[in-house]
Amino acid sequence: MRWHAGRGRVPGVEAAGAVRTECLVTAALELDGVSRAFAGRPALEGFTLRVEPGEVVAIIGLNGAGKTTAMRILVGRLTADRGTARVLGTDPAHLPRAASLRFGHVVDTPLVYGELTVRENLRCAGRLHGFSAIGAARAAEQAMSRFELEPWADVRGRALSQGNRQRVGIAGAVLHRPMALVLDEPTSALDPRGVVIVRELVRELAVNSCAVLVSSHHLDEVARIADRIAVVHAGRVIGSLGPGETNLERRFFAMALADDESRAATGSVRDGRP
Ligand SMILES: Nc1ncnc2c1ncn2[C@@H]1O[C@H](COP(=O)(O)OP(=O)(O)OP(=O)(O)O)[C@@H](O)[C@H]1O
Repeated sequence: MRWHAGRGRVPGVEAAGAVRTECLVTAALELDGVSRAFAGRPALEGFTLRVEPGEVVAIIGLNGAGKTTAMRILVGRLTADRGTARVLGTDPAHLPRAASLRFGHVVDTPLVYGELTVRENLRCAGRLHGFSAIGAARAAEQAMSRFELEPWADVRGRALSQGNRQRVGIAGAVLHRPMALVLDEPTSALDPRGVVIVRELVRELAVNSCAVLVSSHHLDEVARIADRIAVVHAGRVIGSLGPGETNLERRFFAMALADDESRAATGSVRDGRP
């Protein structure tokens, strides 16, 4: 069953043996006019972004632009002060089990238990994503192979290098083949081989109708992975760039500068911004 943009059916997690469910969706991942402040200081102001099934959208922005805050709202870790967040058509703060079984994310620290080995961590992730014990064991072996983690299969999470922890975290977030995926700077600690593994995996998931939102500071990497690049600045999406465009870096800075100038002209520059 394919997953269609617009109102349509959401496929079940067959590998997990879950019952197929139907629900109405508008976009796989959606933030609509979302605002959020911390101690009165705005982090997001009217942040709007949609990711359709089969689409990979990258968000780029300067430090403090609001990328992680937007992702935290999408994964239900923060609530919006205003506006709407939707994941697979539902409120991420109250995600029903059927939707959570189709959702994967790594935002902030990868979920890797220090006391468990890599194999145990991945089996645990499989169980959390609805697999039977046998299914989780099989999925863990496949994930270790895919992420080239076999040499560390019996190493405890606390003894892993930062890059291998990131591999385990991402492997655990995708081993159930999600239909919506949120990854915050997924390649920040990865070696070149790990970067390729994540890139190929993201593209493969998208081919199978998964909607992927990924943040990064590396324009070169983003250009290779994304269908669309959303530029985040001062808590909003201020425009988009095509991954095939030339001079991405120069265009990114030009957009941010133009936004600053326009906000300064209208007196709406964010309070307290450096
Ligand atoms: N828990 C919090 N308490 C107070 N302020 C916060 C909190 N989380 C984020 N902020 C503020 O919100 C703004 C946006 O932060 P956010 O982490 O979303 O930016 P970012 O684009 O992900 O930055 P970076 O590229 O540095 O990771 C910043 O000014 C940050 O200081």
